[in-house]
Amino acid sequence: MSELAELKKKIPTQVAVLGGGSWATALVKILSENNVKIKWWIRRKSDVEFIRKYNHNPSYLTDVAINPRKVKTYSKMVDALAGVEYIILAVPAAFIPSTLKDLNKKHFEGKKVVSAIKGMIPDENLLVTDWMERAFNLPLGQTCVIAGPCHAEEVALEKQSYLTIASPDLSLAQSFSNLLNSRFLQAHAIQDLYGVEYCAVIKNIVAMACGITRGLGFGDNFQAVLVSNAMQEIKIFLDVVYPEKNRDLNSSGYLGDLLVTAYSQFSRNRTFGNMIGRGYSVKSAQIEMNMIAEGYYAVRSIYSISRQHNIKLPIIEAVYNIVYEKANPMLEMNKLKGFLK
Ligand SMILES: NC(=O)c1ccc[n+]([C@@H]2O[C@H](COP(=O)([O-])OP(=O)(O)OC[C@H]3O[C@@H](n4cnc5c(N)ncnc54)[C@H](O)[C@@H]3O)[C@@H](O)[C@H]2O)c1
Ligand SMILES: O=P(O)(O)OC[C@H](O)CO
Repeated sequence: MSELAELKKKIPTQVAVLGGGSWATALVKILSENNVKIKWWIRRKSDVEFIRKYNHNPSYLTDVAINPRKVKTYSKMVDALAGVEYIILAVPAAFIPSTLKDLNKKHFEGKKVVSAIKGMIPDENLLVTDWMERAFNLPLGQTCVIAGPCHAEEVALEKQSYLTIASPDLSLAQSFSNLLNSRFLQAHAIQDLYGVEYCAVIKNIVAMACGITRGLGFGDNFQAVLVSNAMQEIKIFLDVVYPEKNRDLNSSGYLGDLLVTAYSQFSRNRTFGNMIGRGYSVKSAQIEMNMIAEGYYAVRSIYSISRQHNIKLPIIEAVYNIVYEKANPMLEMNKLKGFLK
């Protein structure tokens, strides 16, 4: 290896992280412990000031220690983007257009964009990477997504976890995986960007359905059938909307993520659904959570896309009816019983 290459290898990679929620905080922990230099943009000025003073996020994963030598916090986004190699998007999808409204394509030139988001841009019904391509002319090959079963709370506790990094450019996915690998985290690279991105979006809706049934008093037997039927709905959707013959839906980036979200105590989407099942209104459940259940926005987009393609997805439809049409949750689940097998 040449001297210059050796030197380059020693210079820490610079990464901007946009977002101050649980997943952003967990990613900052993983990367900064791997000697990556983080420029962390957070929306609330008071949070930025708190982290600078106390080295902890005051609002999410408050126990995680932030290393000030590796992590600098910013409230002006363009300052956080200057000079970085990667930009990680970790803001819920619904807020992406407003969060990035002052940026233009120049801010992304020569940079790789990593979406850590598992949601859709509402109204436009677009995946985040698709939206980024249209909004900033960002080539898909410059983009990757972080997928796989990984709750931020477990990362904070250093529980063994696995991630799937997807990009049409496998070498980009591999390079980014290398930044994440650690003693408690293994990342692996694949190429099916839209496939894992759609699957991550739909599994959130399924987790809401699981929460609703739990809140209504259904048991484990019903939930197991619900989840296995949901996997078939994911397959039907992907085979029509984004077919790919080498996709392995049984792998952890797809099925694994569905299972963890459907069953974990940490799932925002499951918790949100559970409140609906117990009789909360959508508004009161959202206010009580202080976290974002992406499935709430996603179900409208996925329902709309499935109608455009003439695909019948009974579980998605039931959640859509409950959340957006004010349908009675028990009546919807009773209707669903007839479709499950
Ligand atoms: N938390 C996890 O375990 C986890 C794991 C994998 C992926 N993700 C994904 O990461 C993304 C971020 O979710 P999270 O779990 O970090 O969020 P969170 O629910 O922990 O926190 C909410 C986030 O939304 C932001 N927010 C709230 N209102 C806003 C507004 N009006 N404008 C802009 N931002 C606003 C908050 O600042 C905060 O960053 C989501 O797409 C989620 O699906 C989360
Ligand atoms: O807490 P949830 O429901 O947003 O899910 C978080 C992650 O996507 C799990 O992999």
